[in-house]
Amino acid sequence: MESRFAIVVSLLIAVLAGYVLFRRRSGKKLPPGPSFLTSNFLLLTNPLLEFEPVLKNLKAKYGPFFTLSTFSGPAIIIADHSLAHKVLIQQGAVFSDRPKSFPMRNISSASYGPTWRLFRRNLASEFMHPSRVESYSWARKWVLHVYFCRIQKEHVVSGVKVVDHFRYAMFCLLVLMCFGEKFEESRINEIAKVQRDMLVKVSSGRFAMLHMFPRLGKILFKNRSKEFEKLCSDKEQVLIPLIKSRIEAANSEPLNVAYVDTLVNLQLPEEESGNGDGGKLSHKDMVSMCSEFFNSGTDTTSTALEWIMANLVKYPHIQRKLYDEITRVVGPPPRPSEVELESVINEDDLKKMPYLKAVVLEGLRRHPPVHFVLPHRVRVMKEVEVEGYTIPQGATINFMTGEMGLDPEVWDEPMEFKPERFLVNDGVVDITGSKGIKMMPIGAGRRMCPGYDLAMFHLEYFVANSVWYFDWTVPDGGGVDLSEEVELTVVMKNPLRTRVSSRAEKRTT
Ligand code: HEM
Repeated sequence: MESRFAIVVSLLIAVLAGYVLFRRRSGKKLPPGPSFLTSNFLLLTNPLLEFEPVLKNLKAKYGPFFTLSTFSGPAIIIADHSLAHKVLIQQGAVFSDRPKSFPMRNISSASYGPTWRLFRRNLASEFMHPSRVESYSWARKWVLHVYFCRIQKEHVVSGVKVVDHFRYAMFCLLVLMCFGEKFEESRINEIAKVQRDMLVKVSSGRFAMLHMFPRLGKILFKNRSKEFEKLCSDKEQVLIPLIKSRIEAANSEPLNVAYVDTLVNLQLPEEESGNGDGGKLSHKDMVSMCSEFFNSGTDTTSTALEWIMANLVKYPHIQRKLYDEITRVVGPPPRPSEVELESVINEDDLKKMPYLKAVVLEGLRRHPPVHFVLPHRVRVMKEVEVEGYTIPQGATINFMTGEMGLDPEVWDEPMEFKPERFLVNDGVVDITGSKGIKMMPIGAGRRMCPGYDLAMFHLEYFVANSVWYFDWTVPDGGGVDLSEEVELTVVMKNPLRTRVSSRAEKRTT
């Protein structure tokens, strides 16, 4: 009932807003696209998570630069890499704002300005400084040990379904970096559950109306509004006690610097500091920041890891080449039980493995965990001209990043998994887009993913150690199916099932 009501109200608003926009926009040349009614019809009849095929059809019809005229304003879509470079790098300051969303404080939803800069600098330069990341090497080793135990315990003829273990490992690691201490499994699962419950509902678009029209939405969609509040409160009930206890512990003893510690010291810019806490973040703000830290860094990284390992299972010659590179640098593999000792491939070893880096980059190109960036918004108070078209003030912009990495104009045999394409002469490949965009799995420009270095490092660390310790093979009667499905990220439709056998034990038998 509520959803039918939502559709009727949305249609009415669409028609009304369409009329207003039409009047306002007359004489302006937007990039081409479907009519106002068609755009809104497409939006209302296709679930948000299944919208990519619709956009692919529109791209085929209108080209790689088109407009959807939605009731909340024009949404511009760009699927061309050189245009993405013009917009995100050459005119970065103009296109780096975000549309208004739920009233919460974090990096990804902050408007382009001093607060965003403060939060982002804190994460990227302060918390993720290489020396800080290095100080967590004990944590990575512990998580690797937990992950090895889990995959070895799950001895199934049809193979281990590894993605659950990847997800758990990444979650453990980020929870540890966030709060600075190890938690038991039940606590980690509890945090994962409140995070996931919220994320699943938000990304399905269930609360979209609430954040587009906060006041009206609260009245018209009472049940959804209550549901949203309940999810927020569940999350706060789990995270606030952990934040408080971390703050107390950090006051009394010197520990590893955790993400929460860096948040405590932040001083909000003057225009934002009127929250009664003297410009400090409240506990609720910290929940939002920690939540973002988990949401951005766990599913993305574990999904990428699954795709990379799937290709290594599917193409044993690539796995073999990688294994050879690894043993050239660190010698023959130890037994999995030795992971608790010193026997892990560490940060310095990883730097000597160019083929490993190429495998990870090829994984991100061929199977980017997300096929769009977060919506951007034109920041300036007036419209902008791009390629002879007008992009009006306040328009949202997104990029078909999944398409860009597979463009046959840019990539030779784009559907093939060929890590060698990333082995360039000086061994350095820039995927940040500053010199030119060929793919953008992590975005590009000012809003580019600030966790990129950490994500790359975690991917290299887990891929290298997994392949060093274990031989990854297709179970009897099994196979590797690379079909995709959209969940929170773009995952394997048929999750990877693989046999993992200790290489050291194989050598001695
Ligand atoms: C393979 C792993 C990852 C992928 C593929 C990925 C991808 C992305 C993408 C596509 C964006 C949107 C960029 C834009 O809007 O233009 C983004 C933003 C962001 N990512 Fe990541 N990410 C990954 C890992 C991480 C990690 C490990 C963290 C932190 C722990 C993180 C934190 C963030 C944050 C805070 C933003 C918002 C940036 C802003 O608005 O300024 N990400 N990421």
